[in-house]
Amino acid sequence: MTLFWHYLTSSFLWEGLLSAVQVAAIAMVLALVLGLILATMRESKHWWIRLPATIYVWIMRGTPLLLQLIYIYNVLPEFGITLNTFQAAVIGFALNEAAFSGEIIRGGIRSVARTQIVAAQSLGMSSSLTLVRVVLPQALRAIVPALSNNAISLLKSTSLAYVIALSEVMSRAVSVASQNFEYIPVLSAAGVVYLAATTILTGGQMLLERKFSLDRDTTSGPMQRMFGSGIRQIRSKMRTERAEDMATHEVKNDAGEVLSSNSEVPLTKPATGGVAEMVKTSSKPEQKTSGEVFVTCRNISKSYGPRPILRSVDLDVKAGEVVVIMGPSGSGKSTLLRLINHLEPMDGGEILVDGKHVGYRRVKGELKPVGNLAKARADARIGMVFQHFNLFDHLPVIDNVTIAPTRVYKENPADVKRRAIGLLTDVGLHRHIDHLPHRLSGGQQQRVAIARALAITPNLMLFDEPTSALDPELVGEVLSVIRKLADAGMTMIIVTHEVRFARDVADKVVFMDEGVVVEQGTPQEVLENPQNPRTRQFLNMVAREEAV
Ligand SMILES: Nc1ncnc2c1ncn2[C@@H]1O[C@H](COP(=O)(O)OP(=O)(O)OP(=O)(O)O)[C@@H](O)[C@H]1O
Repeated sequence: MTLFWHYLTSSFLWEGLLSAVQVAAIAMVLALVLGLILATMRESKHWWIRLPATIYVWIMRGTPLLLQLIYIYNVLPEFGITLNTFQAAVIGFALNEAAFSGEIIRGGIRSVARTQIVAAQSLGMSSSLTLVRVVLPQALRAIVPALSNNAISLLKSTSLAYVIALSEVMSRAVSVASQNFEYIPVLSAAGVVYLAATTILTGGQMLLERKFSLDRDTTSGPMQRMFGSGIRQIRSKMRTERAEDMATHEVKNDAGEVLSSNSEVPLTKPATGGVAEMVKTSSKPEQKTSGEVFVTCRNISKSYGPRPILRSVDLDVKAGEVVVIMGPSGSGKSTLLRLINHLEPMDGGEILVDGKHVGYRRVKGELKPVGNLAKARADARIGMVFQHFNLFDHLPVIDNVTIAPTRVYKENPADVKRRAIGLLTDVGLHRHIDHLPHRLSGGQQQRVAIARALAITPNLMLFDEPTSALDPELVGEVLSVIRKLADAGMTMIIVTHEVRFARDVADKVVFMDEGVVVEQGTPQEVLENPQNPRTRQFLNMVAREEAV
């Protein structure tokens, strides 16, 4: 025991730990950078990018680390590259660890729902912005425990660096023990030294896991988390009051009358506050009054594999018009919406929004995809709302709404925040600005999604079955927000099966079946007096379901 304490308190083991930690820390940082590159290469859709990364991972994971260290330290000098023990250890461990970390990162990226990426694309976010702001923060929840495991394992593996004469904890302990044969006390002391270092890493892992947890408290700052619920309650009240102040300020009209209430229920009054302001600044009033065509779809075709999904679809939407698309499941309604803002490429035909192609340019009479698709989407300013909301799960409500205006359009953050609070107030959610999406009801989440789409000051809004994932009692609150947008003059294409809503709000109803537009006209024409038997059959079915 005395010997154990003697070795544990002597500096030679702790000095050894210092070099082990230095090697492990630098190697881990390099490995993470290289691992991220490998992970993105392995997820590329081009085989010639995937192949080198796949071969690298295959070789580095399949050969012993000891052998790799020896090659780097002893064989590289033959090619004129001479490294000292520290450099050789850092590079050897980093190259080996990158193969493992890359696969862990790749697993994390794959664990993020594809719908999150589609939502980011619809907001005009570039691939790199989506990776950094949407995918990686969510992937980290899955990645952190596995990467921490690897970091700890890497720190302990530094003992292997004895083969290239790196003087770290274990090599020092073994060399002392081989002189005095006190193996157990010396090696036990070395074990405790490693345990101390790995305990610190485990603590770091716990902090990171808390930071990326969806159960974290986003309504409080670091001081509150430390000093408990008293401060939390005071701060929460202050924040809510501040949001209410800003919100009330936002929704006054020119005459100073308050147009918005602070209640949870969204306003049903027409064209007031943030939403009305947004429509006024985003849409083009001269177009609206002139009834000019704003969206043109001509002869659109799209197939998935051999299966045709859309066949010769024609559709015109005038500025300020509300077009409702209906039709049985699988008829291609959502696909048509995704083609309009180029979330998917089309196979044939032409779509113009405000007179421009989204993500295509005409070269010698032919439409060619543009290189920077994200910019094309951002320039088109088409807001999209999805059936399953697709909110960014890791971001509080306010950040969901502000992320695109600040990161994509580089607007002033203070102005964006004010506008976001105005919009959230108008959809009845200013009390929830600090909450994570999963704490809200489906109806509330969908209203956040509408505010998020409106925050980019869209010229056109696309709604893909915005109420079909909601319980019946929540449908009304979402429809009333959409109705308010219609009253304010927003140009909208809405895929929905809500017949009563379509009758009230739509200027035009389009009925699709098996990838073709079967019938279109005013709500009276299509819903009250359908000409096509398929439309009649579908409307009867919906009516029967509503009656049930
Ligand atoms: N990425 C894809 N790959 C292969 N097939 C797809 C893909 N996306 C959609 N489809 C198929 O295309 C068809 C049309 O899908 P779409 O979502 O446009 O229909 P929809 O009319 O919106 O139906 P629903 O009302 O059920 O959402 C469906 O049969 C669907 O399975």
